[in-house]
Amino acid sequence: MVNIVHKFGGSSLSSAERYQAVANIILAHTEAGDCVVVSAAGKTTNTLVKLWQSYQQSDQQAVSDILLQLDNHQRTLIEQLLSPTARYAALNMLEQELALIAQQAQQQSLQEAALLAHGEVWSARLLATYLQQLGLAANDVDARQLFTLNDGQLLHQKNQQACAQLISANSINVVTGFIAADCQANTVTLGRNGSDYSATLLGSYCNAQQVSIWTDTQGVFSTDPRKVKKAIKYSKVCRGQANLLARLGNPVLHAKTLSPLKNTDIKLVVRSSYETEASATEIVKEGYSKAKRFITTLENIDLLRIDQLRGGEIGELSQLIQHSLHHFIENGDTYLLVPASATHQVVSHLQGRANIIESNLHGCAVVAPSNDVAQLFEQATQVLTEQSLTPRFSHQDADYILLLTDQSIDSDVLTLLHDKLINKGQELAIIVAGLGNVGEVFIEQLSQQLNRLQHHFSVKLVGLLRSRAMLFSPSGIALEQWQSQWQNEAIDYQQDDLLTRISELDYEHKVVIDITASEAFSELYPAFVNLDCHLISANKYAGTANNDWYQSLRRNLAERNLLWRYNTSVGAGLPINFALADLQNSGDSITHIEGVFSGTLSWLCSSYDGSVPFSDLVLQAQQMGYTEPDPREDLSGRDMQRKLLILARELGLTLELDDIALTPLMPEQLAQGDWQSFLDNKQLLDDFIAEKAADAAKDNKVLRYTGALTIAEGKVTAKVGLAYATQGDALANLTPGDNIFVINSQWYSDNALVIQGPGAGKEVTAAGVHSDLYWLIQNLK
Ligand SMILES: Nc1ncnc2c1ncn2[C@@H]1O[C@H](COP(=O)(O)OP(=O)(O)O)[C@@H](O)[C@H]1O
Ligand SMILES: N[C@@H](CC(=O)OP(=O)(O)O)C(=O)O
Repeated sequence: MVNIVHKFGGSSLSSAERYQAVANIILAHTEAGDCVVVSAAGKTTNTLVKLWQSYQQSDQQAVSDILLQLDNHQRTLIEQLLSPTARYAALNMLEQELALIAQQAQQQSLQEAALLAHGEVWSARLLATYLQQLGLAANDVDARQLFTLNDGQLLHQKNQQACAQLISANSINVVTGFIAADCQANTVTLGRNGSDYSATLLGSYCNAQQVSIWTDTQGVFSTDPRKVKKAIKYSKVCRGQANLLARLGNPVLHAKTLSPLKNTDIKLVVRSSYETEASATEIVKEGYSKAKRFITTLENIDLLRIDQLRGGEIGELSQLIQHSLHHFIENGDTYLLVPASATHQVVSHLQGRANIIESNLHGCAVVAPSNDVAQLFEQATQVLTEQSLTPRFSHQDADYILLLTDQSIDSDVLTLLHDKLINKGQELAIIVAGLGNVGEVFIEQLSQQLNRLQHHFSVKLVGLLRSRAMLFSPSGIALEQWQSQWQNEAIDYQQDDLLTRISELDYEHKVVIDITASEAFSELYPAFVNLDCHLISANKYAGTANNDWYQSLRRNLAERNLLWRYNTSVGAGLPINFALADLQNSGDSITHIEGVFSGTLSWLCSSYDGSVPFSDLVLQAQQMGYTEPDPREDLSGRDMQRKLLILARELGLTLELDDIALTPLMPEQLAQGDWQSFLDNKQLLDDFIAEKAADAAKDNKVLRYTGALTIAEGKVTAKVGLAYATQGDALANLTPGDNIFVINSQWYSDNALVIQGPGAGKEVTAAGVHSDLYWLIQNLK
């Protein structure tokens, strides 16, 4: 039984390495009986089209040059992929086929469709042989045996039977995309880009559960992600909008792709063969996802007005020119957008009923929810006019607009259009993990913040997580009643449940706000990034994880245009990360950061004057809830070590935690054993501190526990431990409990820049998380 039909386009088969990557995907994602539909490798079909054109122009020289080019390309792939025996047979076959093409060209008997079909035949044969070489049961299937058309109409019953007979249940079926046969067994093609259609056809004939279109982008975006960096990947797109985009010439899906799926439950996904871990776009039935906004560009098209267009004629024309066609009605007249290269064919086919209104135009179409269309029409026209691209022709339809211009829409203009048109009306889904003191205050503050944020974005809280239970409501949790909703609806969850819920969210943007102190939760960050979530962390673990993991997370975030804020992981709400980023962005270079980054240690050191034993202060702090449950966690200095590492990485340094020297604020013996043994030996701590304080006092200094990072002549030193602060200095004057950051830089060399204030506390920390959220939203706009 066919479970999944996979389709790999030319972009996924552009080199031997890509074939290998595709084989790995097949190894991981297919079972015996599944189908793999392939297109011609890279741009082979374009080359074959050029060959056909040269043949028609009787340009013998060009024909042989192109044949040589094809030979080289295929030969390289075969030589790089196949073992000597298989290689010999494959090269032999290729040689014979190319010789036949050359002979037919000479004898003037070349057939266009049969010529173009070679690209797909070569891909299927090579991939199947390569898979066999890897030990997989695989066979290549020529789709001309599967799909028959009569007068352009598919013979469904016959095709279904052919699929039942020829698709093997015991091996991987590598099927040629793009091609079919007519009743006389002549080759016909399904139109440029038509392998997507082959895949869904096969899926419907074989009753598959899913069709996966693997391509070179991660799914369907708001616009071409190669042209606009901030293009948004949509997790769900309705069939209607996908179809419209395809008809408007967008290459990500072929225009007929969706038709075989009508009245079926076959799932259709578009995903990346380059980044297999990345989340995909699912093309869902109408009503299963909200309508989105898209911009697609058009190049080199002519606008034709057609008199008396007959039913089915568009299908015939697109079959004739091998290209999708879009038509619309404006003021009662029917217009057709035709690739300029095919206008001649269309005009002659329509025998006097086609009038060329405008030629060689470019432009764009904006697909959008119908309520937005009128407003978008005005905005798009304005942007284009401001860019001196006043539309030559425009059309406003129920669910899209069309603007045709003289010059093409380059990346810069497309980015402008995208900024102005697409980034409005978007929604941000918030998932908050950690509902302790800070988490609860964050949610309380969120209801007030929401009004302010709504001016920029529609923001919804959709998920709340504790370590074992979660409340998930894709349409939004009512902030005023979250606690009662939690009581009634929170459910136990495993990691996979959480990831599935996030993957199903139908929002343009998602952010996971981690207010936990859990290392295990931070380990999920790469999975969140694969699901296109932005991150906000108060949690310090990800920022201080080993450098390889950390750098790979950063890379993945950057590749997906995702943002990560973690200001509250150091100094709670104090704007230390902002300040460091700002200084560096303005050209300054930081030479030294020193300070107290722990509210607990700040309170202990600043409160100590020798009148009360230090251990009493520790117990007092514990009772007031200032310390970790076991205060030795604070006294160990590890928390400050982590914070200093986060600051160091903020400066672009690639330190590891162990590169920061650490001396705890207690004698070594006290770190061992349970809490009772600490209490039994607390005198050791008191003696240790008293001795250090006396030592400091000799020079009129006081005890502080500090972190310090120095960059001098390219050398970095970092340490956390006891320091003696000179009376009157900022560090010595610290209000108990406050954090302080003393920053020296090129510009702040003699007189340091000092940031000081409460470095802990639920209100300020929650407010700091809000500041990160606000920053995120500003940057998404
Ligand atoms: N909205 C969009 N979303 C995704 N890709 C798009 C979009 N608009 C244009 N593209 C382009 O479509 C290309 C994928 O189509 P195509 O090259 O035909 O793939 P394949 O060879 O896999 O069939 C991408 O490389 C991308 O540049
Ligand atoms: N090879 C054909 C069919 C196709 O679908 O290709 P791709 O999957 O690379 O868009 C073409 O280039 O039109």
